[in-house]
Amino acid sequence: MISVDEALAHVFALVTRVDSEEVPLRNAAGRVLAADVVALRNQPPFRASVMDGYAVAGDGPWRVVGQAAAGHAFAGSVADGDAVRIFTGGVVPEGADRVVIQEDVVVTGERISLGAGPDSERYIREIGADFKVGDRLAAPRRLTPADVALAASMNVPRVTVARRPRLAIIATGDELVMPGEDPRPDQIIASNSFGLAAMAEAEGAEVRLLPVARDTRASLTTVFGLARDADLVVTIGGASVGDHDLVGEVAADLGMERAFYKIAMRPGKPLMAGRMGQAAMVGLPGNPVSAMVCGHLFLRPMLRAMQGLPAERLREGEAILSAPLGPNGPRQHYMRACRDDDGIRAAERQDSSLLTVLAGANVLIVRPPHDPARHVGEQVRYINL
Ligand SMILES: Nc1nc2c(c(=O)[nH]1)N[C@H]1C(S)=C(S)[C@@H](COP(=O)(O)OP(=O)(O)OC[C@H]3O[C@@H](n4cnc5c(N)ncnc54)[C@H](O)[C@@H]3O)O[C@H]1N2
Ligand code: MOO
Repeated sequence: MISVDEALAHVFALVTRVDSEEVPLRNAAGRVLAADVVALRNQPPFRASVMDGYAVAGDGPWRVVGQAAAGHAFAGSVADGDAVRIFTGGVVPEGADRVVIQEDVVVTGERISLGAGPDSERYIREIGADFKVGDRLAAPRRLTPADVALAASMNVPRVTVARRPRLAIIATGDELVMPGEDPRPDQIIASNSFGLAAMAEAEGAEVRLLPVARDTRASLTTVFGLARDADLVVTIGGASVGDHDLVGEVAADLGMERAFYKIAMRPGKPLMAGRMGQAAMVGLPGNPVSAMVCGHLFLRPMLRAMQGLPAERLREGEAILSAPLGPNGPRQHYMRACRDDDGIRAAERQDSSLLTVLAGANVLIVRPPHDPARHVGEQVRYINL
């Protein structure tokens, strides 16, 4: 069995970067930028007033010679002793050296003077204070709402992003029916495909849930055939050593070049990965928590790398235990746990079938192989879910 880090290196080697496409800004959030966004203008493009008040030249008192509201610049410049009534976002006229807020001003007809205790701020945003022509929002990065606002402000209506990686998900097993169907007493509901699809979509993938493959070579072969246009094919279940665990064999018959099978991790031991034609293939174990944990550890980083983000594992944090942990065995253990102000505490039940426990967890504690028992107050590493 290989380590999690070795397995990650293998899956990154299987990844091919997807090409790029242009999308309107409205559809850009969450996508990975593939070409720098370059500012087409300065922001602000003029000296802008920060406040409502008067743009003044020289020392007061001043004579009000005009008005500058946002979008309605005052035509002309001002000389010493002049003031222009100005509003937030208005263009500060040439010649004005500051804006006096209206709360500090005493108005007498067309004349204004400073009241008691005026504040000394200038209240002018200089040209390009936010960004200048040619400034860049550099690729690659996953576009946040703030990034989208910035690109809009740069007057860039379309951006170049990585195409969404196409992910085909194949659930396998005679016991599976879809949510909402009427299961026989010996059947269960296919849950993993839904969880993994949601996870992959949050990473920017375009996901297809293929029909459930039955535990026969013919059915698996047919469903693999439906995955031909995918960049990444993910199977769920049938990865272990039982008589009905056919995924590895059928994939091999279809030309899958296996990179590895079995990892020293828990849950998720019977994971496999390889290359199938143009696509990377990952065979996830069927236990729901195993499939989801492997999704976090391998599929999410793979999807990121496919879109041009750095090939790296999920970030780990460190936190203090608020409940003790027993010694770990020979496999790296990803324990479902809750982190709060008191620290981090592993769930009591760590069976890899328990979706209630996974849904109640907000982190996975990362236990290295053979990690000794840990006391309250000791630090452990964790991954956010
Ligand atoms: N003799 C051994 N038995 C098992 C070993 C082993 O090393 N030796 N490994 C165990 C481990 S660890 C895991 S994990 C599982 C993985 O098994 P498979 O990948 O072959 O998965 P299945 O047998 O098909 O299913 C396991 C379990 O999960 C349920 N399942 C499957 N697909 C779904 C789905 N899409 N949605 C919800 N639940 C699903 C399935 O009904 C089974 O209950 O093998 C152990 N056995
Ligand atoms: O590795 Mo299995 O995924 O422990 O249940």
